[in-house]
Amino acid sequence: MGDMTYIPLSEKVGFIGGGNMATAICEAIVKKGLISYNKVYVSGPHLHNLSSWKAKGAHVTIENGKVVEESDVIFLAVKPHILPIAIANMYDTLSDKPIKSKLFVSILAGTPIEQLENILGQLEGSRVIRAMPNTPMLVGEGCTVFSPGQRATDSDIELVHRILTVTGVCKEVPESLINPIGALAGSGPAFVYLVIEALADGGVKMGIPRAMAIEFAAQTVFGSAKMVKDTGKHTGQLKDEVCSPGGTTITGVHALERGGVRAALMEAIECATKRSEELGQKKH
Ligand SMILES: NC(=O)C1=CN([C@@H]2O[C@H](COP(=O)(O)OP(=O)(O)OC[C@H]3O[C@@H](n4cnc5c(N)ncnc54)[C@H](OP(=O)(O)O)[C@@H]3O)[C@@H](O)[C@H]2O)C=CC1
Ligand SMILES: O=C(O)[C@@H]1CCC=N1
Repeated sequence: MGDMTYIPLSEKVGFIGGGNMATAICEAIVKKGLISYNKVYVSGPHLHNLSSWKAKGAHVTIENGKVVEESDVIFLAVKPHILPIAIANMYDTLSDKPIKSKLFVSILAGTPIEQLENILGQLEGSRVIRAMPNTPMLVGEGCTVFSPGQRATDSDIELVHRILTVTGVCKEVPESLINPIGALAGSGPAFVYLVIEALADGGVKMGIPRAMAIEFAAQTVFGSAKMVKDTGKHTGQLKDEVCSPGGTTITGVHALERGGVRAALMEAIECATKRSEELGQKKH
């Protein structure tokens, strides 16, 4: 992807909720030249929390309906338990004038397409696509999946793919995979930051200065990920290539196995997936 820029969208893009993930999506697509902030509409309950959007030139409002009226594609980017409140505000603040049909892209963890289609059904012609992004898109290395709802058209799918593909890897998947991939890739960055931090802590314990330990832990994770992606070799083979017989690495690997690191990471994905399912069933 590099520094490539893309043909700008003719569509205006809205965000209901202007928090961490909405900011990451918007920054990512602005950086790639897909849109400029003056074609972005964003809403939230506290205008002062939208000041960074305003400073960049986006249109900000406390009325979710206004974002819907002004935008062609609207990202739903509130926390899952806030959705009913946000949608009630949307219906309350829509003006009486007829609006053309809209495409909604939900990034909410857990919330199924069927629930989204029901809740948005009062808005005639509304179409839904459910997506699961992750924050590394801020640096052009995102990982997003999406599933179209029943009423989404081919051109909706094309548009969402066009938007999300500039932010990193983007694939269409069956909805049944969204929760597991949300756990692996959506939550995954937090798991990896924790691993990087722990590696650095180990380095600091052994006398490496903190800044250097963080830099080297991050670069080691980055380089190892690139080896997996670029060589196509099995991860077990790559591991074996680092482990000299009777050497340092296998001694460290033994310590990790003793600590149950594989089981812990597998369990993290299982638990996060189950939590998504709970969020979808409104067990907040
Ligand atoms: N963060 C991540 O890495 C990822 C998050 N997601 C999903 O993205 C969604 C947002 O998460 P995230 O950005 O982290 O959360 P944030 O808390 O950072 O953002 C949520 C935003 O919603 C706003 N908000 C609250 N109430 C309303 C309302 N009634 N109407 C409109 N906006 C409202 C909040 O405004 P205020 O602060 O002023 O109350 C806040 O800016 C979640 O559903 C999450 O599951 C998906 C993938 C990854
Ligand atoms: O923690 C969460 O619920 C959200 C979804 C994926 C990443 N953050």
